[in-house]
Parts: sequence; C-alpha cells; structure tokens
Amino acid sequence: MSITALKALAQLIISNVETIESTCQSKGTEFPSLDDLFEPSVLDAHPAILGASRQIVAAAAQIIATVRPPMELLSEHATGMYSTAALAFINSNDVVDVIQLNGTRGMHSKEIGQKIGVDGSKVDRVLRYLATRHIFREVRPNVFVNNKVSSLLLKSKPWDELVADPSSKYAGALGASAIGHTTEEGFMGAPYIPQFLKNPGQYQSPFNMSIKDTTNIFAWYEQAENLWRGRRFVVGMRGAGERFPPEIFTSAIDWKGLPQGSTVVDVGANVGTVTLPLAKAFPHLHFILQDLDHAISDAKVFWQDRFPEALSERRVEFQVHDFFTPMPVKADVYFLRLILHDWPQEEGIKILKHIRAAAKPTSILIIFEMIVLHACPETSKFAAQSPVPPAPPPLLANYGLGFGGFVTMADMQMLNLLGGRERTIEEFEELGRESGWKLETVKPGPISAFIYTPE
Ligand SMILES: C[S@@+](CC[C@H](N)C(=O)[O-])C[C@H]1O[C@@H](n2cnc3c(N)ncnc32)[C@H](O)[C@@H]1O
Repeated sequence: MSITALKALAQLIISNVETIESTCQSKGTEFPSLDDLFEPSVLDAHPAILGASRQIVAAAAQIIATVRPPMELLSEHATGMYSTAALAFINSNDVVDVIQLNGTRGMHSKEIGQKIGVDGSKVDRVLRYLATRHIFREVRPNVFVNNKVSSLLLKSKPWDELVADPSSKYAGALGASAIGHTTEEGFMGAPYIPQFLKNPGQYQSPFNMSIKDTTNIFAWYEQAENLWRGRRFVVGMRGAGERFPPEIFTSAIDWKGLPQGSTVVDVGANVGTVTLPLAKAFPHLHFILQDLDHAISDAKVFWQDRFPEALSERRVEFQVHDFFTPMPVKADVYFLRLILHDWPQEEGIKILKHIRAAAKPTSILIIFEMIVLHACPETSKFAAQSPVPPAPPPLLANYGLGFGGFVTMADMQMLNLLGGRERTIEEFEELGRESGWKLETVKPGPISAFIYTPE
C-alpha cells in the first residue's frame, strides 16, 4: 500500500513538473532556478504554475513524511526554533547583504564574521544549517552565496519602493521586514503558547504573556520604543499584501456600477495596498483609509509616492480611527482585509457591530481573508466554495503544505500575537450572523472575498 501511495505521489510530481515545463515553453521563459537571486516572474501568478506548484509541494511533503524516519521528522519540527533563531540572526545582522557584496563568488564565513563582528566559526554553522534547508548555497567549504530564497531578505534594494521610514534599514525591504517581525515578535510569544492554551489568565495572547502586559501588539507598536517595529510591520504587511493579484479586489463586487461619488472605507487599511488598485481602476469613487496613527502617517507617504493625483484630487482621505469605537462614516462600501483574523470572536463581532451601526440599508461589507480548509474532506454546505480544486488522492484534502501549510501557519501566528484566528467559511458566516450582517456570496481565491449585506 505504501509503495502504491509513494508511486502515486511521485507520479503527481512528474506530471506537474511537465505542466510547469509546457507552461514555461508557451510563455517563452525559464522556470526560475533555486540557485539564482529572486526576481519577480510572469510565472508567479500563472494559474497553471500555481496549481502545479500546489500539487508538487503537497506530494513532496507527503513523500518526505512517508519515507523520513518518524523520529527524525518529529525532531526536525521539534527543533523548528533553530530555523527561527538562525533567520533572526542573519536578518538582524544583514548577512544576506554582506554576502551579496561578493555576488556569485560567495563569501567565506570568516570574512562574513569579520564584517558583522561575530566569530566566523559560528557563522558557518548557522549558514550551513540554513543551506541544508535550501536557504543560501554553500558553493565551497564555508563559502556561501545567496539563492532564490535567501535573496528575499536583501535590504539594499533600490529605495523606489515606499519608505515608511527612510532612515530605517527596513525601508523598502518587504521580505526582511516580514521575517524580522515573525522571528522577533513572533519568537517572543511562541514559547508561551502551551501555557496560554491551558490557562490564559488575564492575557489575550501568548505574546502578551511574554511581555507581561495586556496592551495588544498594535497599541504596543505605538509606544515610542517599539515604533520602529511598528513601522517595520507596516513594510512587511505591504509585502504580504502585494503578493495577491489586484484583480481579487477590483473584481470583488461591481465597483463600476456604484453611483458617482460613492464612499468606500478601507477599515484598518495600513498604507492602503488594497485601496490603491481600486482608486486607480475606479476614479468615480471616494476612498477613506482608516487606521491607527503611525500606519496613517506611513499611508500618506505611500500615496504621495505611488499615486499623488489621488491626493491632489481629494479622492482619497486619511482618518486616524480606532475600529473598536463607533464608525464615524456612513459609507456605501466598507471593506476589511486581513483584519478579522487578528482578533478573537468577541473582538471581531465588536468591530463588525460598529460598522453595522453606521451602515445604510444598502451598504455592502466585504471581508477579504484566507479560508481554513480541514485536512480531511469538507462536509459543510460550503464545500463547493473551496479556494482550491479537489485534491487528487492520495494528497490531503487541503493539499497539506501545498495549501493548508500557509493558512495554518498564519493561524498559529494570529493565535500567538493577538489571540486571533484564521476561519472556515462557516465561521465567517457565523461572525456575520452575530454582528448583524448576512453573508450573501463567497468569492474563493488565494485570498477570498466574503460579501455581506445588513441583516
Ligand atoms: C494585519 S494588518 C492589515 C492591514 C491592511 N488591511 C492590509 O491588508 O494590508 C492589521 C491593521 O490593523 C490596524 N489596527 C490594529 N488595531 C487597530 C484599531 N484598534 N483600529 C484601527 N486599526 C487598527 C493595524 O495598524 C494594521 O495596519
């Protein structure tokens, strides 16, 4: 049986590699090599490539789980903190940028150590641990070069991207910011997860337990000594947001059909990565970005940089607004992207109730979030609205690491940082029901659109 399953998994890998090959041929391009630096490619959002990658990742992980000795596999996961610590070390010491000074020649760990003020004989161990897991490449003994994965952490990118804080080394560095946030703030809370699950006490999250303070992480970011972390989060969040194709947002509802001058509120907008493509595509709409103080300051810089006309024509407004207080705008459309996953049920309901209290009978609410799929076949009435096609056997129903990997990882991160959660479609329906909103439509995708009307 296990050989039959292994062969089926190997076959899935081969047939999907062939799909990648034929798609590359039809596009006249090569599939990016693991050995090169990361470059955005036309293939990144290509549906055939995304579908093939999903099956290959799912099948490869399942083969590894089948053939790797179970104790070794368990130990790999049990020592996951070394991956976090290794990434935190190289990211905070700019090791990727240092190695890149020598380009494809690579750099000896002793030289890397000298440049960052760390014993080189320790640096090589960290880099080898990562190179063994395909982050960096060891080209000769103790000599390392960047690859497709490590190069995402380069900070010395041209500063044409938004700069939340031009004096920060994280200013345009989307990957380094997101990974810095996770390997530092995330790493603080993670050890407290078991204790929190058993007995949260006065705390809303494991992160709060780690700082021994009930201030939520967003309010904590507003404190003077943590402001730089908050700004790094803004840059990382933009990176996380920009990986979704803008069509997800521009096709969520019939924006064109909204009357001239309709008001659209981006609740918890951060710098407004979703509003930007909407404002470009639908000049007849008026947009209001709401967030906390530092995010709104960064949003103003972002828009001045990316779309200054929207500011001079007053098509975009900025509002410092706490979404746990009454919504000040009676809008035609409210949307929230990656907001509700931050919060436990009670807080999520509070946010939506404030919006409901301000809404008109004709207002529309759109929630953009990822969907959690069970690792077994779905049984709910929403099973047909899956963001992914049915997984071929013997893959897990949620494609394991090929799809469920990212959502479950994000779910643990939300639990850790804010006591939040990623949700199933049923849970989104329930969230609406408990806050006065009726779920009308779900548009499944890499990030899904849940469309509600007032109940
Ligand atoms: C996960 S980010 C999502 C940002 C944005 N919607 C996006 O998709 O790029 C969460 C956002 O919620 C904002 N936020 C947190 N607490 C808030 C509050 N009480 N009122 C308003 N915004 C808040 C944060 O500043 C942050 O920008």
